[in-house]
Amino acid sequence: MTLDRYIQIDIDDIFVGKEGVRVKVEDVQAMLTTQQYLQSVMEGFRFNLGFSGHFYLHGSPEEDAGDKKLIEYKHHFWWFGHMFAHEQAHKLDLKQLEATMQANKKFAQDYSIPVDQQYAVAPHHSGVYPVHEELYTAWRDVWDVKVTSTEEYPSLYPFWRRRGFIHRGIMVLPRQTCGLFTHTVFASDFRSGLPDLEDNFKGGELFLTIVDTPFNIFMTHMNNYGNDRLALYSFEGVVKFLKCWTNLRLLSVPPLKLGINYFNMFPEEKDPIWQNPCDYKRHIAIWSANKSCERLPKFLVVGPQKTGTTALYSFLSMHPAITSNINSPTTFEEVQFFNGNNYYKGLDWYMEFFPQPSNSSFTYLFEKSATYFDNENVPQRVFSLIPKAKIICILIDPAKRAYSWYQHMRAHNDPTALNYSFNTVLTADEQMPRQVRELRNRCLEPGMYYQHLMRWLDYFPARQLFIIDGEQLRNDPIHVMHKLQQFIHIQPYFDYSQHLRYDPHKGFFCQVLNDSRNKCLGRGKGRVYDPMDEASASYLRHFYRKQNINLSKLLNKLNTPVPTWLQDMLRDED
Ligand SMILES: Nc1ncnc2c1ncn2[C@@H]1O[C@H](COP(=O)(O)OS(=O)(=O)O)[C@@H](OP(=O)(O)O)[C@H]1O
Repeated sequence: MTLDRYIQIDIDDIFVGKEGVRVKVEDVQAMLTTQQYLQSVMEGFRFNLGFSGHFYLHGSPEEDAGDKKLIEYKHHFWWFGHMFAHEQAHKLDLKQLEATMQANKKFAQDYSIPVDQQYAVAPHHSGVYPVHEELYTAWRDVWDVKVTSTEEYPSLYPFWRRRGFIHRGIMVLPRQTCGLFTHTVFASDFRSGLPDLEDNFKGGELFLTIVDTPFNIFMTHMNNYGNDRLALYSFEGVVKFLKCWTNLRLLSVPPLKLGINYFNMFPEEKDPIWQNPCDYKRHIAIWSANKSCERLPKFLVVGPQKTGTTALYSFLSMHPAITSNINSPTTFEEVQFFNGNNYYKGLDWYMEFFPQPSNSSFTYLFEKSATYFDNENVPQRVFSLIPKAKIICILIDPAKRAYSWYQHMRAHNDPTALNYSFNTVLTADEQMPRQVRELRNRCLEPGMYYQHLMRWLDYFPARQLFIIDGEQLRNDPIHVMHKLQQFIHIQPYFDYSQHLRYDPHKGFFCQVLNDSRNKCLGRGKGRVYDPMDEASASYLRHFYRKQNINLSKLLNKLNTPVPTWLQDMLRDED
């Protein structure tokens, strides 16, 4: 691990404290003295002051002189907006947020405070994580914020697991506590007193935090700098202790540079992993009161593509207790949140696709996105957000699936599928054009069922996974829907034998509308095309051999019936 240790010290709640515990002129002088010492160790170091202009000059005459001193020395510090009246962001809508930020901005302009670090912190961290999208919008529009910090991602404890992420261009950095809070005003307020405060920096928690953490953003409050000046004592103390007992290099850079350096060191953290805000008490408390975690699916149909997922989706939607997502204008019935770029749009975006259930124990929300099954990131993302969700996938002969995808692309006038035969696509080597290789991969990869299932099982217990034989879904959907209802323990039981019947014209089961009419899936499902050529069939048999053997072993282990198509395939091999 690097010996570099970046340190940023935020002082939140500038001007906010109650009369009697605010900073005075001498405290501000002491801040500068300590800052000079810290600069001698960390070139360029400045305290980072988060102000709420509404409370300026709200103390005793001595404290008001302290406020004025801070303004007089404004060019010695970095400054950031902390909401005009110290409002919690998650309680405000966009208009209110912009209004309070504008008021704070006007205050900064009136007193010529240099707020130019593109950094901000929300009071109580609220709205940063779990994300209140309106806060991110207002920060961008009013302050052009590019970097912030929170202790809450993924959760407060354990502190060493805190990470960063980037959302909508704003770098969210992990923030550390130093043991000081708004109420730690005198040494006697710190745990059991002065000896504990000293232990904290002489080898205790504060010292160890810096030893363990390459990027430290400490939260302190204005009150910690007045009164017993605990923050000055602690930080001067810890820096001296680190200089004496370690060979760490202590560094300070402006917040924006800190963010850039952070993600250069931890690029894998850039992508957020959204969690359910209702799984953590602290997170619910700083999440919008207007939002509800009930707008999340109880089960997912994850694909893969071309296995009958649309048929299953339409059958499920017929059930009186099951409600699907609202259609997307771009991807129709599939939301495709957990894979691709939609994930970066955040949780609010996803929840908008689900109605607020009137009775959440009666309503089963679900979504099907056939692209989830084989995407590397999806199982982890789903587990993180909805760990109790049931996962449903459909398997057909992977060779048939590959061919169906190729035919799907031809039907969509994909020039590659139109210009190259199925066999040429399957056998395309690295000399072939990129588009042909990409089509080959989309034909072949989702069918590597064993490999993809194992990834789901890395996160989800087997009891949450339901594997449907796609041939059975096609030929006997009534039985499949019966089993599926048992699996998700849904009430009331819906008797599909009254609502599905075989349509000889379509060649598939369809929804019964009345005695003489059925509602079938459109022309894009159940296409008519030439049978697969023998060379491709043989290539695919060989290609999927190992995967299929492993799949049958896995299904046996999971006590899941091995589909007839797989049994036949393995018997032919013998
Ligand atoms: N009841 C019913 N009606 C119509 N089609 C049915 C049905 N049951 C299964 N199938 C098979 O579903 C195949 C399409 O699969 P998907 O819906 O998963 O395709 S997609 O990924 O959403 O494009 C589709 O593939 P093709 O035959 O290649 O068109 C069908 O074989």
